Amino acid sequence: MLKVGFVGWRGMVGSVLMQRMIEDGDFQGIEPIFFTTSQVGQAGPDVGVDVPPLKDAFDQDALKALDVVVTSQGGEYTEKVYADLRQSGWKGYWIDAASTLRMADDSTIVLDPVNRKVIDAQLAKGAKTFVGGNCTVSLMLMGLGGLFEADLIEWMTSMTYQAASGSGAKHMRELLNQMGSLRDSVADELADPGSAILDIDRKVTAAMRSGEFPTDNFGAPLAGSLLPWIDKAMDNGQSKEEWKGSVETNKILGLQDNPIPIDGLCVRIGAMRSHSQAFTIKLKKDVPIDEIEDRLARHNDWVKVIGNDKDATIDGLTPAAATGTLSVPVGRLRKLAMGGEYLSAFSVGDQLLWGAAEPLKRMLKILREQ
Ligand SMILES: NC(=O)C1=CN([C@@H]2O[C@H](COP(=O)(O)OP(=O)(O)OC[C@H]3O[C@@H](n4cnc5c(N)ncnc54)[C@H](OP(=O)(O)O)[C@@H]3O)[C@@H](O)[C@H]2O)C=CC1
Ligand SMILES: N[C@@H](CC(=O)OP(=O)(O)O)C(=O)O
Repeated sequence: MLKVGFVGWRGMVGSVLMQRMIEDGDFQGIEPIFFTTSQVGQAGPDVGVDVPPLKDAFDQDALKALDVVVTSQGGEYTEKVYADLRQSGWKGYWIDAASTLRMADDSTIVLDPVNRKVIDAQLAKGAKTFVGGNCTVSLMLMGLGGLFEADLIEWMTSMTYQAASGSGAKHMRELLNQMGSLRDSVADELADPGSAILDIDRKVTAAMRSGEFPTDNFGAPLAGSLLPWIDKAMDNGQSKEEWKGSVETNKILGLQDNPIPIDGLCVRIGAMRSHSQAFTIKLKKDVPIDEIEDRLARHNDWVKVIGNDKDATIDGLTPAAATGTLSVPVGRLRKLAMGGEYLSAFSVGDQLLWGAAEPLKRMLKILREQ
């Protein structure tokens, strides 16, 4: 039986991973061992099988006894533990949600509905380190996989609308507090149907700009506003989130030697946990829309093509519709005014499911099936 250590299981990504593994009976047939950086010796979670008390996530000997480590503890943890563990001669599998190891030569970015062949080839070569992709990248590939698979994309842009959860649990709470503050600042006016909307707007804007507005985590108002920068700056003017769009996509697809140009702007908006993206795609040839829809729909079991009409779009192509589901709706499919080779598309997806936990869960399953 595979001995599988879980680190980061009680965090936001880890909790979603636990929930999905319990739902699918994934704890049966493995020996799960739970680790912590702060609660050593306490009882482990109830996952339907007996588990020992929590072990110290920094205990190299305990880690060395494992066949597989699954971590969603974050990049800082990976940096502290991974290199020493490998240097000690440990040959187990490391499955990680953090970005730290993604671009390392000996690691594989996992998104098996899109790159199962790459994963299998890496396993056959003896690869031991498997990392989940950036959430916007994974969701983009789940949505547009049919076009990549048919090698139809010459270049593309992705303009993102990313949810608060991508920054972590505290940010989700802060977004809600910001929303509450805005509403509270005009409670009396809202109760009076005769009050002037421009007065309401003035008061809301003043509340948003006041020193009391809760911005400790985002550093600026998000509710009622947006933030067109995510993550650190790169030297070329891109944000790191924008940089990942190209390098990770091409690595996932195994196209590092002949990469598809992908670029865009990444923007944080006031959604809770589903990321959206608007794409402009330059196709290699003028492919009819019905063929495009067919290729997209057939690529994997989770993509859902939404007809390009208003009712279907506002019903099915929103964070409110996608959150908490594994569906990746893709819609607004139409040729742009620039010509038949220019396609627009819009996708939405839960960034904690396909964007974080699901690829790790499935990678563990692939290892078990070997
Ligand atoms: N958020 C996201 O969208 C994505 C995150 N990731 C990666 O996953 C990593 C973890 O992210 P995320 O899950 O958001 O991080 P969290 O902050 O939710 O959890 C990380 C760790 O914090 C500790 N912790 C301390 N207090 C609490 C508490 N009250 N409740 C739960 N955990 C607590 C836990 O470790 P302990 O038990 O040891 O104390 C937990 O494992 C990120 O750093 C990133 O590398 C990857 C893709 C997307
Ligand atoms: N950066 C993403 C979330 C995330 O954790 O990404 P990564 O796994 O690439 O660090 C966001 O803010 O929405």
